[in-house]
Amino acid sequence: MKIEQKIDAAVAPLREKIRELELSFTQKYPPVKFLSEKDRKRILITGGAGFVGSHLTDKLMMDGHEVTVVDNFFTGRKRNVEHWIGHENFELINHDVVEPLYIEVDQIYHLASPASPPNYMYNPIKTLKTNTIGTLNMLGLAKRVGARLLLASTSEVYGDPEVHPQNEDYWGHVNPIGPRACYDEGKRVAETMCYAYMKQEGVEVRVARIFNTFGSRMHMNDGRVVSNFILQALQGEPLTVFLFLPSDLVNGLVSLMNNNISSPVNLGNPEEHTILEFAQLIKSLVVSRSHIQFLPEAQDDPQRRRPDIRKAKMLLGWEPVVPLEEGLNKTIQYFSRELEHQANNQYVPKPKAARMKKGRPRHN
Ligand SMILES: O=C(O)[C@H]1O[C@H](OP(=O)(O)OP(=O)(O)OC[C@H]2O[C@@H](n3ccc(=O)[nH]c3=O)[C@H](O)[C@@H]2O)[C@H](O)[C@@H](O)[C@@H]1O
Repeated sequence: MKIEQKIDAAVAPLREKIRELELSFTQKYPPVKFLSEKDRKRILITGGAGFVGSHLTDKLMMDGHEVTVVDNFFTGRKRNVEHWIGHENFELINHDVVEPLYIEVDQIYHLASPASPPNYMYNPIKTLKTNTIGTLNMLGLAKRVGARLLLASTSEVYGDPEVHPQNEDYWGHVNPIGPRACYDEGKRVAETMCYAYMKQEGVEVRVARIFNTFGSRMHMNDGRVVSNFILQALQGEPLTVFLFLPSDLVNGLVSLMNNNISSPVNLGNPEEHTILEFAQLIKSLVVSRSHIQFLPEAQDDPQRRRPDIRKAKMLLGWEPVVPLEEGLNKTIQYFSRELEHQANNQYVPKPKAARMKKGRPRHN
């Protein structure tokens, strides 16, 4: 045998091994559609490693777009998007939107902000900066590159509403100096900025007012009703007494982004439950022996909130479709796995502080 043949024979199994490894590497990603250059968009998702952002990342990646996730990992987690790391259409940037960002994109989903009361109240000034300076920076970016920006606004802009249900024309009832103001007013001024950039600079904007959402990848220490109830029921603790799912929400956001409605649109589930009904439902789904406990309410806590979604239905043909119990069961499964993880001491999910301050208690 010639020397070349010998080398070839020796190298052949190695080549085969490399091919196998390459295949296993490319096959580890969820399936992604192929989009032509014309249809493929470069999409920035701020807060893309968070609870809602990571579900949106999944959808847009699977639809075949190029997705850049920007997150400062205050409440977002790398784990939520780790299944895309290394994919040629995916990029993860550890960046705080309070600092300017210069990249080239076609669409911006601006979701970056802590969203649950314990998280956004932990550092109210940081929450204000994120929603004001952060939104200004993203609008500046949108203006520079001619991108369309969708702001993830919130039902909190309605405050503790005096009308029921709330449609998009309601101006809200917000205490500007209360404990929730950093988030409520932050989002209100973020909306104001969107329309100022639209009118003055011609930036294309979309504003989704999102109502309470729950589901997998929601933080266990989120502090909102569903996560609290499930956690307490699973751990046999007392339940300290409407919602919809990330898949429904993500479809609503994408539909709004690609529609021509620039005025605010409510996205939420109009099916209303009392907190007590909800506690009882979760208790029975978890098959928990927890008892339900009544505590004094928190300051400025909205008494009742229900979205009027006629606008989304009429203009986007959108409404939530996932049944409540199905969503709850999925979330319960996700939290059970997270608790197991914790018990095994492998990973303890906790919101990370943007900046630790001496002597300031952590909220969890
Ligand atoms: O102060 C003012 O008088 C001006 O403020 C803004 O203009 P400017 O501050 O130049 O900033 P924008 O281009 O609107 O961008 C806002 C911010 O976004 C940030 N940015 C901009 C572009 C970009 O690609 N990325 C990015 O993060 C910058 O930090 C910038 O401060 C307004 O657009 C002007 O109309 C106004 O006259």
